[in-house]
Amino acid sequence: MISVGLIGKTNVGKSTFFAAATLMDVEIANRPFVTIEPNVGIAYAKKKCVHVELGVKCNPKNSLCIKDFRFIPVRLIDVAGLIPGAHEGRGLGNKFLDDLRKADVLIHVIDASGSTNEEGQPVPPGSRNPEEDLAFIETELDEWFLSIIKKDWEKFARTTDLSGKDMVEALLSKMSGVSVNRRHIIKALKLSSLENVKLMHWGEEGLRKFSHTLRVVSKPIVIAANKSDLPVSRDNIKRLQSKFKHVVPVSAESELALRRASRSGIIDYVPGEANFTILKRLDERQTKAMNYIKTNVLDVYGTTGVQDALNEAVFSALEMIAVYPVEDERKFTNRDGDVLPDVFLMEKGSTPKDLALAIHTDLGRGFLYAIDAKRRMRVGEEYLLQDNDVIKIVSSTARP
Ligand SMILES: Nc1nc2c(ncn2[C@@H]2O[C@H](COP(=O)(O)OP(=O)(O)OP(=O)(O)O)[C@@H](O)[C@H]2O)c(=O)[nH]1
Repeated sequence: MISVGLIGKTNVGKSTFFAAATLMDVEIANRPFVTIEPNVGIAYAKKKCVHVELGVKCNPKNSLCIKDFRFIPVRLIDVAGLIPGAHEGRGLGNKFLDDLRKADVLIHVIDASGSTNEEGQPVPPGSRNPEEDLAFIETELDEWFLSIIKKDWEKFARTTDLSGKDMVEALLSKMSGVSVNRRHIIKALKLSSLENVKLMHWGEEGLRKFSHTLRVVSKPIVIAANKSDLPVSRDNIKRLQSKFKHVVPVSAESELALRRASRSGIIDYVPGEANFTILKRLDERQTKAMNYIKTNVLDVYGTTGVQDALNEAVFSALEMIAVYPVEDERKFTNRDGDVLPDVFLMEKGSTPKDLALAIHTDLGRGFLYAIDAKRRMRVGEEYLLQDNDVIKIVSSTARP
């Protein structure tokens, strides 16, 4: 399962974002086993379900389908303690590093209204430039990556160069502490033009360049520009969007209110949608709250942004695609007759064999070929999976 790390300083609305993102009024019946720690919750990436395109009714098992949208579970980790100087042990020390290590992508919640200072204390709205909060996080992460790569570097570089070992393999095992994969290493080497330079010749500059690039490639950051409902946020958000990638206007408090109201049956609301329907007579306070959300958030930005931030992390920053494995390619079912039961998030560029391996190692090991159920066509190991593909795996090793 994809892990999304939630970072941000105190008082910007990180807890509100976490509460909103993990509150769904439908539970998955047989959710794949996940160890839930206090700071871990299940959130969802959302996309149109492929059942619409296929004209069938689905029977989701590992995900949810609400009003034609598939909600695909992701692990949301609340990474506490990322404050300036954290890499030197300030704050919670290294506990946050462990949480960060597990994250495939980060959502950085910032206060777009500029009403919290660098320590997270309230200041008059608009008096702080939220951009200042972006730089320190990047510095912290860069320093962390650099400290890992620098450890015993001289010896590592010499041994690897002289033994003729594969550079990618060696760097992969060296950086295993930050959970990077082979693709990240290859990309970072290329982007920092070091793929043909002996490790011994990298020098301080090369090390910095490589560890920074590796961090950017392996821990992409989505910026959740929170408190979008406050008018003072609007210009800040525009400026942030013109300067940085993956900036999503968010009102975590509005999303939390909508999900709570939906859970208690007051409104009908699908997370991430632009509208909600009032189901019951609202009291004065509720009417005021709903009007506020509509006028200050939905009418201005289209959505509250919580779901968009999760989607941006999964589908844009990580470039994941959704693939539906089935056992019967004609009926799109598993062996129990459930239609389109599961959906897997796969990296762009994955093959049917990668999908087989993601389902079960044995299935992958015995991979023979796959059938693209939509086109009713046999595809081989070289086929690149497409978003919304429905795939049957044919393997010599039966599933247990
Ligand atoms: N206007 C506005 N206020 C918000 C929004 N989201 C959160 N807040 C407020 O911001 C304050 C901080 O929210 P929290 O979620 O507790 O912030 P946090 O970053 O988790 O802070 P800590 O738990 O102290 O680390 C609270 O008063 C929230 O009500 C929002 O979308 N709009």
